[in-house]
Amino acid sequence: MILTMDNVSKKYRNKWAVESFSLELSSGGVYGLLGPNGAGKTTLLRMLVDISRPTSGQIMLDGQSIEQMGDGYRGLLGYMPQRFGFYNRFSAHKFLMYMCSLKGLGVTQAAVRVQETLRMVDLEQQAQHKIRTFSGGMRQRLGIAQALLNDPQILVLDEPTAGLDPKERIRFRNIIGELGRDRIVLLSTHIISDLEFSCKEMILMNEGQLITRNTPEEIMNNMRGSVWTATLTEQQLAELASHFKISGLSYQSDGIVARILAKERPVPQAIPEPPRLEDVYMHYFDEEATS
Ligand SMILES: Nc1ncnc2c1ncn2[C@@H]1O[C@H](COP(=O)(O)OP(=O)(O)OP(=O)(O)O)[C@@H](O)[C@H]1O
Repeated sequence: MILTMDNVSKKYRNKWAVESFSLELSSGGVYGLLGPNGAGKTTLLRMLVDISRPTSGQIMLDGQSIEQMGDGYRGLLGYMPQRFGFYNRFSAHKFLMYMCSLKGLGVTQAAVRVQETLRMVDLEQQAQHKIRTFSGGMRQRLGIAQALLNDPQILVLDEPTAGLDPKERIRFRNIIGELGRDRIVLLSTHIISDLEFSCKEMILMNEGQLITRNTPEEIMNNMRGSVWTATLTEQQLAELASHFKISGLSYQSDGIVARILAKERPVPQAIPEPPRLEDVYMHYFDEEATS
């Protein structure tokens, strides 16, 4: 299955939220859409799940326009929006049964799928608990469960790890990794550590445009030779920071250890370092990564 965006743009009044975006996604892997706040990620995902239509350009599944496919396309989709309205007074089970009815699943089929998805996201034990008693991580997992009810071939998750603690984040990543084995999974995030797991490709976007896409290894490889650490005084740091991007700082007893992005050795004492995803984020977005 190949999902293609061909020169897709979206304009809100006089602002282009997404501009000439072309992309191809294929089954069997998790794609990480990375960009800072306001980059256009949500706008892009909403067009991919056919909630919003591009101002220009086309989205196609295996060569067929998704607009023409209509319900046939939407039936293949699972979507977890960024903000999710849960029915706090419902139990997880009742909520999922309700979502099944919205998706047009019959009662018998729904009962089976609800059990299966609760098991997949490890919420079986809490099935009868009210959603209002759930932690942020449990809610996010329930959000995935509802997106999985129709066994979608294309799973689109908008900032699914927002608000999760580190333990919940690891659990969440494992679920996503498993799901990506035989589907197209596209998840958006502005949190770099979300993409540390085996993500097939990272898609970097900013100001509505595609910056680059590649495997995390290749994206980091492309920065080889441009990342350095050096122990500096306050004054040296101020001087370097006016010329180079600094992707990390640590205050030590003998000075400040700075991670510096520079094509050539920025100071004689600088030591070359293997690139990390934080460096990639700083390089492309000129902001410190949230990890
Ligand atoms: N309905 C709308 N009307 C007008 N402008 C919008 C609308 N939705 C989004 N925008 C603008 O489009 C740009 C991209 O927004 P979008 O929500 O897609 O970015 P994002 O990368 O998902 O950011 P975040 O991580 O903060 O959600 C922003 O400048 C935003 O203000």
